[in-house]
Amino acid sequence: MIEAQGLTKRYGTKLAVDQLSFQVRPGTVTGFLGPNGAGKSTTMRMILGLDAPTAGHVLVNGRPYQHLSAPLREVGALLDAKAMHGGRSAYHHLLCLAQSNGLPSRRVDEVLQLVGITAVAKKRTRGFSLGMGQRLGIASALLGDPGILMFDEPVNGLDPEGILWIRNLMKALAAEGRTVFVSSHLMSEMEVTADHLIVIGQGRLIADTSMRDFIEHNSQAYTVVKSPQADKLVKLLTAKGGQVTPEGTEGALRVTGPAPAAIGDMAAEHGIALHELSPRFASLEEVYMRLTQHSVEYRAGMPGAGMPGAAPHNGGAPQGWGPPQQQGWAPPPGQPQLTPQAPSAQQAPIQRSEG
Ligand SMILES: Nc1ncnc2c1ncn2[C@@H]1O[C@H](COP(=O)(O)OP(=O)(O)OP(=O)(O)O)[C@@H](O)[C@H]1O
Repeated sequence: MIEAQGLTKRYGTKLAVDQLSFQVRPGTVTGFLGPNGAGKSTTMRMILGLDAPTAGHVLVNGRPYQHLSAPLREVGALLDAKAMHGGRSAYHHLLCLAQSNGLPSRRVDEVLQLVGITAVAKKRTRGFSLGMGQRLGIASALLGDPGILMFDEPVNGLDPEGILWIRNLMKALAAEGRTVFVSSHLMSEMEVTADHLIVIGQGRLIADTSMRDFIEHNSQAYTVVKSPQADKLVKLLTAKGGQVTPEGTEGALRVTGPAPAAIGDMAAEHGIALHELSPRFASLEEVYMRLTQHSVEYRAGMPGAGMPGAAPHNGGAPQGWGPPQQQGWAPPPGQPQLTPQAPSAQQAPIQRSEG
């Protein structure tokens, strides 16, 4: 278990982490999300005692990291895959770590095998690809067979097979009852890996909740509809107060407001054929983009367009099927919307719920 209380870090005038309080619990994969510069790495460094908090504290298994008698046996971390001696082989890198932490050398062979780099174990790490370096970093984290694992962007540089492997590894580690805390900017990957989310922006807590609640409570349900008589259907739906926007490039419609059954009934009543009627929630990426849009520090421009990701803010209230609201679900960035949506002010964090 990791417990942060009022955790704060200031670098000169920069408030990198601002009174963060959260718990990372065993038995689940907890995703740590936030835009570039949000304070994720700083938080992870403070957990590992590599940076001292300006205020507040963080405990690992009930104690500050510095007070752990055998840290590698309690916490394994991958923060920077390049942080290794390039002149040493992977085997010797791990052996040094094992010896300095009182771990048996057979453990080196075990973790090399576990991460799949036994064949290159005697090669100097200087020549390692990014993906091989990541695997070696993960091997280092696993070396002490710790109950807590922290990974900062673990899938960086991994090929699809490697990404699948790390996903399954993290799930398996959590299923064994370990605490798994992982940061990533790959939302599609987080969506299928993490059970719980801690989201921060500009150092502050934005959400601490289950993946399911994060998505379901922060996006209005919608329906994807396909019909060869789309024009007629759009007229009927908008006349009934539905909000309709294009969905993808295949002529599908995204309908917000009426529930799928109501859309189907309406189509049947008017003799309109439907080729698809699928209830949907927003993806993690869509919800994340919307909730963090006011916290993005580093934003690239788009040729001939406004700011990217500028979907409107929703206010965070649970939203199911129903009439579109002024602050309701908005189409993903880049898609037209029919109803103007108002941005909201800074909101309170979305707090933990079990799920
Ligand atoms: N040693 C430091 N000295 C000064 N400022 C720092 C230092 N480390 C981090 N910062 C600043 O603190 C803020 C948080 O940085 P941090 O690296 O923790 O963010 P992050 O969420 O991990 O970002 P990314 O997703 O880009 O890795 C940033 O504005 C960063 O520039």
